[in-house]
Amino acid sequence: MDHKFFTVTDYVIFGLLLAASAGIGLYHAVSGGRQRTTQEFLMADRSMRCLPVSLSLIASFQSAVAIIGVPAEVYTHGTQYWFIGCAYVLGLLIPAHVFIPLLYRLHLSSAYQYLELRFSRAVRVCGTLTFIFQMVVYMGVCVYTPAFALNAVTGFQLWGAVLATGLVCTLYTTMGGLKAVIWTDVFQTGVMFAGQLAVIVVGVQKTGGPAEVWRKVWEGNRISGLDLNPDPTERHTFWTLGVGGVFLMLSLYGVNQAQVQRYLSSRTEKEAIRSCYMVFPALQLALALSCIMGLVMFARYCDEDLSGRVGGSSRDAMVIYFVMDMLQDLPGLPGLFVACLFSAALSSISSAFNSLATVTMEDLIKPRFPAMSEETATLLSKALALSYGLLCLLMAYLTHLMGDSVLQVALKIFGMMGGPVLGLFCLGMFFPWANSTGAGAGLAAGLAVAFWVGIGSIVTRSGAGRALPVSCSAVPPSHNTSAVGEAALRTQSGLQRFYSLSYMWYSGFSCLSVVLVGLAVSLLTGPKRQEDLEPGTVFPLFGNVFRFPPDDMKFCGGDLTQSVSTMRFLCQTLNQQLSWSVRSLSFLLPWSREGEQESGNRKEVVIYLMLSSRRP
Ligand SMILES: O=C(O)CCCC[C@@H]1SC[C@@H]2NC(=O)N[C@@H]21
Ligand code: NA
Repeated sequence: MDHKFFTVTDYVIFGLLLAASAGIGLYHAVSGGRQRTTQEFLMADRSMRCLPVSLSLIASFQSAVAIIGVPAEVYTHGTQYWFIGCAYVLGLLIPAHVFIPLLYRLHLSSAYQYLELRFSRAVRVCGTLTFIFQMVVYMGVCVYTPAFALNAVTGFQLWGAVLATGLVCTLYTTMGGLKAVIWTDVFQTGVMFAGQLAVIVVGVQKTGGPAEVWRKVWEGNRISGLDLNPDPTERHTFWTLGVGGVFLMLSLYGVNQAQVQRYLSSRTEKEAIRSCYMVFPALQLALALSCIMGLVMFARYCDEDLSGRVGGSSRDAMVIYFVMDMLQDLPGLPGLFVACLFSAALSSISSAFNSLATVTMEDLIKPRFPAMSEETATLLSKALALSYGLLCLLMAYLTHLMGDSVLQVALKIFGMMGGPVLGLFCLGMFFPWANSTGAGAGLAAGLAVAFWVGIGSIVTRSGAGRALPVSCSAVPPSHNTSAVGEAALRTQSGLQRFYSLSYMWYSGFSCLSVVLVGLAVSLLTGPKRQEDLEPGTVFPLFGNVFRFPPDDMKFCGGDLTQSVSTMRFLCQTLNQQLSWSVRSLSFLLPWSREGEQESGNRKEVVIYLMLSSRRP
């Protein structure tokens, strides 16, 4: 493989990035309150404005994984992945108008304090531990990706870079707290966009201009149409990305501590909501840049066979080869792209460190040592940030074992652990009668199901998706492969199909499992009563439709009248839900506008009579 080497200029640019990041961290360590309280160290004194918060929100979950993984995905499978952008609409509107208001008004420091207010301390600890596990593994992927990719293609000092990055990151996170993390995120997001833009501009110019690039990607059928295939084992379709992606976004931008901490560090609730809105255009831009980079890469190499030139068949490493091939004779630009990769990684890792230190302090240590002094607590928070930093280097190695493309690994991690935690919050916020036994059982069921399908898919190597042929001329999809595909599907056993479930459904699937099991167990063990509910911990999503069951409602063993009252409660709830949906639908139907009142009532009356006819 012909190595691409770095000039001194490149190392200088990379060094400048690390120096600038460390400088911002140092500045916040010696300015403001000099990070002497946990309120400042962990919550930035709740003084942040929406612009830095929004850029920091993007940086948290836009790492080298997206910068390398998405172009590799588009190069291999086409632009179907771009439809995940549709999930950003609901994926940011719901956090802005459901999760942020509820969590902000509770004036929390950790998102998981909500779980104790709404359920119990045990549920809070389980939620926190799930989050910690998820973020530690994710940090490992974030450290591993740039180091592995650079090492596969260039003579870049692998462990030197990883250690330098890890140390600088730990340094400014430990000294400057959340303020330093947010402001370095702002700087690093800028470098990230600049690096990707440079590669695209140079890449298009070197591949014969935009028209030529478009012709090649069009003929190489890399421009995917709207794939409405409902098969949930199909890796990327509009449904898995546009709908399954909403659950993924909610688990990240709605209830993940790294993001919630940024909302809570905002000056006012309005600023937090505004920062959530500002994330939308920036996320779309980030998605567009990485998808276009994949298309340019395809146009550049579709008439060449790269397998001999890049170690192994890893498409991720190919992205770095492409970048170095484009930028090698422009001194400083390879360094800019390496700085872009490590900026993306640093901003995600530092967010993870800081949020891990916060929840460990707020959810696991402070409740057990309430008498701890402020300076001890702050010192301990810094020690935690350091220890988590070292732990993530260990996790970097484990990532090597997961084999999949790094994008798939990251999305599986979020699905397997983010989904169940999202389910826990939904159970608590939208179903007032859910109790802590139900919540615990729900979380356990959700995690069990998520790990079963996730590990099953890794062990049986299924769900990898079929790579499209790499060639510039239009290759008609050969019929025999589809026939073979159909035959394979027919012979797949139920369990094999379960393991082939698209990883984009992991979040939604595990979230719904938590809610369903949580509701069932809550009803069986005696639903929560209104008077036991902490005010402000329920979001009246369906109005009062899911109001409290009559307290004489019992299941399993209650006498006939009780089960009848149960039926009546369920009928009333169903009826209210139906009438609510009839009413909301009727205003959509223009012709029913004038008749809206009586038609709504008439339908409601019909439903009511139908349901209440069962009344004893
Ligand atoms: O880039 C990463 O570190 C993780 C992969 C992307 C995570 C999800 S995908 C939807 C949302 N958009 C992003 O840019 N990141 C998150
Ligand atoms: Na990042």
